[in-house]
Amino acid sequence: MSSSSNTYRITIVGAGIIGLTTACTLLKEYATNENLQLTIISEKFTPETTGDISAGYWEPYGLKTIDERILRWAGYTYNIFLSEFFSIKASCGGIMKVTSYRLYGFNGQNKDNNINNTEKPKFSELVRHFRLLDQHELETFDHLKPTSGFVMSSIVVEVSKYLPQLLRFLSQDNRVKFIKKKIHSLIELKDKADVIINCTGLASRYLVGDQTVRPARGQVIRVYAPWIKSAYSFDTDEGFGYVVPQSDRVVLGGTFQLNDWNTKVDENDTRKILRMCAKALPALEQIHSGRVDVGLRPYRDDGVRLEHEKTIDGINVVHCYGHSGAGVTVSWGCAKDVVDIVKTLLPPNSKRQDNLPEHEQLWRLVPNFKYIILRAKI
Ligand SMILES: Cc1cc2nc3c(=O)[nH]c(=O)nc-3n(C[C@H](O)[C@H](O)[C@H](O)COP(=O)(O)OP(=O)(O)OC[C@H]3O[C@@H](n4cnc5c(N)ncnc54)[C@H](O)[C@@H]3O)c2cc1C
Ligand SMILES: O=C([O-])C1=[NH+]CCC1
Repeated sequence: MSSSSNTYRITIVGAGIIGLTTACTLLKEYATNENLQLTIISEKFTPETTGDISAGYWEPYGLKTIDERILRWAGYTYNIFLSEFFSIKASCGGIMKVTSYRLYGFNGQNKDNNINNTEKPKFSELVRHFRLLDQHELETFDHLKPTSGFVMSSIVVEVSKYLPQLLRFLSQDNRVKFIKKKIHSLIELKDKADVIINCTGLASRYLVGDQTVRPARGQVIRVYAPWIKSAYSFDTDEGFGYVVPQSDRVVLGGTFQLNDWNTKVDENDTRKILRMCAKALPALEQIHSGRVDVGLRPYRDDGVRLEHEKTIDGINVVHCYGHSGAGVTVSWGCAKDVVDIVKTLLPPNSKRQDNLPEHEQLWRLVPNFKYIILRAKI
């Protein structure tokens, strides 16, 4: 399979949050493989990926079903982000741990079809400090008096700061090569890679002809509102709204418009987002300016595609796309499963394990995020 006796040529197409977390995980799992040649090909790099404009908020969102895979990936990712928060990475990687409130049935929501959401979301077991708001809290919740809700510690990842950190770590490894280029068919890579990892998000619709992946248009507004230090999300009569603090801006969202390919700002959506969020936090009515971003989430009818495919041309491809509104939330968990598949195709050379220098052996005992931190620090 390899071009020479034991060179492993792996190509990742796509340098979004999915592609780069996969690349970092590969370097960890193939740490002793000096024969690894990792090429990252992408039409766009940060800050032009979908994740860069995302709210970067940890919650499985925009998926038709939240199944065991999603929960496993999201739980694994939460723990990596949380560990990075408690390390130096937080200062430069755009990682925040925030108190997060979900509110149901407060004023402005159509009470007729309001249900009392007392059941816990499936992901409640995965996070720290989750609890349902009690009756006293509901009655005294600021001015809102929601009929039900919960609070938890969530994580916010400012992807436009996080991806540069991952790129910095990757570029320090001489086995990694970057190519800024759009490819039109995986066949272009046939004789250049032993395994191709497809992390092209919505573009998989064209690159691999998957017509089930389609856009879920999202519009968000980044405003200067330094008094907001918690995250809020809520159902309103106009849709699902959220307020997510990042390092120096607050992200107000959002829209979720399936099959809408419009990447231009829609002023009506801007006004709607401000109205929804001001219902939860009236002080936002004072906000009259902000940066409006539009992105197309890679929605897929059957959920995330993460699997190995041997194409008719004999190419080994591992697909990882279709994360909709949860790509940040499940990124590291997906990366781990992708690399586990790659390892079945190209078994890592572990024969050098026993005579690794002390610090390398120590490093192999810690998850890669600490290694990224140490290398980035150095
Ligand atoms: C407004 C908005 C808010 C969001 N908020 C959140 C949130 O709070 N939490 C959360 O978890 N998720 C959120 N998301 C979703 C999240 O952003 C996506 O799920 C995630 O970014 C998808 O990552 P990806 O790497 O698969 O795709 P992308 O980021 O789109 O990256 C795909 C990469 O592939 C490259 N590429 C594509 N085709 C080719 C080709 N033919 N040749 C070469 N390169 C190619 C592109 O240039 C790009 O670099 C949000 C999305 C939007 C739009
Ligand atoms: O895609 C999105 O807009 C979001 N994902 C998680 C919270 C908001």
